[in-house]
Parts: sequence; structure tokens; C-alpha cells
Amino acid sequence: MGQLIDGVWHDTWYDTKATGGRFKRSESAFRNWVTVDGAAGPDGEGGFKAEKDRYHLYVSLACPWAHRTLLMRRLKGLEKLIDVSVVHPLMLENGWTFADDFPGATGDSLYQHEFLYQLYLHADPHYSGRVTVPVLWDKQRHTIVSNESADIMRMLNSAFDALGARAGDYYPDTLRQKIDEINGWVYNSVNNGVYKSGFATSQQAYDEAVGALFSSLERLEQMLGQHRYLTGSRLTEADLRLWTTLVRFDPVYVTHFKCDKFRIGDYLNLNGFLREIYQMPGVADTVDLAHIRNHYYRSHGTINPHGIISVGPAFNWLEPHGRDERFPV
Ligand SMILES: N[C@@H](CCC(=O)N[C@@H](CS)C(=O)NCC(=O)O)C(=O)O
Repeated sequence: MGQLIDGVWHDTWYDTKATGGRFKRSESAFRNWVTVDGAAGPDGEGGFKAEKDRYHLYVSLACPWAHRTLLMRRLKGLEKLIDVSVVHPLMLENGWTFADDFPGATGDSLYQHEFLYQLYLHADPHYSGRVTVPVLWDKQRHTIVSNESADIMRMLNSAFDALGARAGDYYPDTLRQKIDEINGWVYNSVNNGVYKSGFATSQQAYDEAVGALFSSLERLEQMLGQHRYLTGSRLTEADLRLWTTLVRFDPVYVTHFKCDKFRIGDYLNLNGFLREIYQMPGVADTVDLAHIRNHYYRSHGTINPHGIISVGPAFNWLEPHGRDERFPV
């Protein structure tokens, strides 16, 4: 765990002193876009045209942000167009590594780097900032297109459609405003809320974060009692972004991040929603509980110094989800 400062790796934990014990996630640094014709996207520079086998996705199977992009790749059937490298689940003094001595960890299949920070230096030898997954890499220009999962999801959603991606638009024009609105508060209080709860170093910071988290879960529970998905009857990006947090909740966040007021298994609608998406074709293959549980419990020495993995609550996501009966089409 650490960061690069002017091209040099420093092993440091998140600093919460200046923020009253509050964990603040920093902004992603590479914000270019793959587009149909290579024109610049909403930000960044142009020159990244959608092409088969040009881009490579670096992910951790443990990370909820990386998981979003992997999920979108799977739903859009992009496996043949964009290949993937998977880091080792443990993130310790060297940050994410390409050690491949854990089932499912692939090593760096492009450059055989040892550490993910070397990939960032490959793109920018003077890079300063955090070294995070996911990374969308351009094999032609040998650089990072983007390390922001929200943007990568949107590129995968539409830029490759003419190259044989599976039909499906998870960010449709008519729902964009609604999706953006939901994403905003779900990001702050849920996706990032679990981290703010778990990494808080003051009681007040924890209370604030965990309070906001469970208020939002209650709100989501109500919404999912009214319609099948967050924006209505159609599965969108907003659902996928929530889902990668829900899938980690009972196995990890309840205990490891002290998010223990309720489990997802205690909510009727959130639990049905979690199971329904888990049971969609291809989705379960993107979930690796060994990476998830090993990563969190064994990488955060400040909150779990002995690295013991808790037994975890029992659950079975293959049980009937009940959403068809509740929302007949
Ligand atoms: N805003 C980024 C956040 C990605 C992120 O924070 N990933 C975590 C893993 S779950 C990471 O790589 N952390 C390493 C670090 O903070 O040093 C995104 O959504 O892509």
C-alpha cells in the first residue's frame, strides 16, 4: 500500500489526520476516452479509437471499482475484443502486484511487470499519485487511457458496438439524468460509504459514514420494492454500480468494515436484487470470493493486524430471487 511521488514508490497508508479521521478517496489521474472514431471524449485527449485487441484491462477481482468494468465487459460480450490481466489479491508494501501464486491471478500478460506501479511508470515516468485498479491500457500507444472505473464502464457500454459487442445500452439517453442522480448519492454513501466506515480513525467519522450508509440502504430497499431496478424496469449502469458493493457486503463489509447494523440478507428487496443479478448469465463468473475475502482481510494491517479472515455469514445467492413474482412483466 503506498503511492508514487514523482516516479518514486513510497509505502504509506491513507492519511486521515487532516480530515478528522475521515477517509477521502482521491480523484483518478488518467481521464481519456476510447471513442468510436478516436475523437476526444468528455475530457482528456483524443486518439483512442475503438479497435479489436488494442486495449487491455488490468483489474483486481477483489476491487468493487474494477469489478464494475469486468461486469460491463461480460454483459457487453467484449471478452474477444479486450483481454484482461488480474493482479494478486494482496495489496501490501508494494501496492498491487503481479505475483501469480494465487488461483485466478494472471501476472502482467503484456509486459511481465512485477508491480502495478511499474505500469503507471511505463505510462508516465514522473507520475505522482495513487496506483489503483482498474486500468484501461492502450497496447498501441503504450499508455493508460483511463484509471477511472465510472468512465471505463461507459466506454465499454457503447464505443465497441460496431465491432461486435453484444446489444444492450446500460446508460440510455432517456435515463441519464436519473442514473447520474442515483450514482451520485450511491457513490458517496454506499460504494465509498463502506470504505469511509471501515477506514475511519475517529468515532465521529465512523458514526457519520455508517449512519449515511444504512440510511441509503433503507432508501434503496424502498426503491427496489417499488420497481425491479433502480431507475424502473430496465437494468442500467446504476444497478451494476450498486451491485458490486452489495456482493461484498455480507462476506466482508459487515465484519471487516464494521458495517454491521444489518446484512444485505436481512433486506427483502436488496437481497432479491443481489441474487437476481448474480444469477444473470455470466455474472457469477465475475465474482471471486477468495480474491475478495483474502484481499480485504489480509491487506489492511491497520484495521485487521493479524490478517485473520472471519468465518462470514452463511448465504446462498443461487436461491430463488423472487423478483419475477414481485414484478411480473
Ligand atoms: N476512482 C477509482 C478508484 C479505484 C480504487 O480506489 N481502487 C482501489 C482498489 S478497490 C485501489 O486500487 N486502491 C489502491 C490505493 O488506493 O492505493 C475508480 O473508480 O476507478
